[in-house]
Amino acid sequence: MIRIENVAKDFTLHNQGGTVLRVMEDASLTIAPGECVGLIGASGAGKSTLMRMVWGNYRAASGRIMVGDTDVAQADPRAITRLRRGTLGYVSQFLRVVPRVPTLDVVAEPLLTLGTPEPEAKARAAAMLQRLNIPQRLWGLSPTTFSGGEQQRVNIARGFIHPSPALLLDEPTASLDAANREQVLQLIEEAKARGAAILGIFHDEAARDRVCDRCIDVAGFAPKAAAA
Ligand SMILES: Nc1ncnc2c1ncn2[C@@H]1O[C@H](COP(=O)(O)OP(=O)(O)OP(=O)(O)O)[C@@H](O)[C@H]1O
Repeated sequence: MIRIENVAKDFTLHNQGGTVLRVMEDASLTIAPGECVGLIGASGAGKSTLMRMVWGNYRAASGRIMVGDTDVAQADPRAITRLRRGTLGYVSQFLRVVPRVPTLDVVAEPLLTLGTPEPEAKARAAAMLQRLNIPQRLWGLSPTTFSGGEQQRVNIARGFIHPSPALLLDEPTASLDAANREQVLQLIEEAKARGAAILGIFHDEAARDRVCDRCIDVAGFAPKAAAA
């Protein structure tokens, strides 16, 4: 479902004389439907960079990143938007929302965009918010003033509301209490059971051991010259 082939990544530091920094080379990795792969490696090794390339925010210097039938490394912005709408989900660490949009609408939005009737989308959003213990009195408010953990749970609710066949998870259990962490781990297990291919970064080792089928150390994708 997700196939990364011979991907390289350079950063051009425009404010430092245009220095080109190669941070990754020959990265290859395949994630099958129903499989969860954890990215590990030291800080700065390139875990977030690889995730951002799969998501389409960072452009690969070369190689292919197939998500379903789309090569994210080559796709134009409209194709990437389409991919994100139906096929590729992303739970980032931080919630980014339009101010003044109520929480229930924030969570229902991915379904509404796909054409789900509003009553059904809102009912599913409500069920998800309930599951993640967001009190009903908060559903009509914008999540911008919520606590860090509440915002993270709104983000998770939004990320899991549509059963995307491919999913990226960036520290999905960070800053959650035990009960909510358990809900998130169950959501991940359910996504795997329905056949989602998942790529994640988990600093929570117990969570990683429970949901990941295998781990890949991105140190193996370091440029050869730098590694020598
Ligand atoms: N936008 C950017 N511009 C320039 N260099 C960048 C940029 N993003 C990442 N890098 C560099 O790429 C390398 C990999 O960074 P990345 O954030 O992917 O590491 P990481 O493994 O996710 O680290 P951490 O565990 O600390 O989050 C680092 O050397 C970093 O400085």
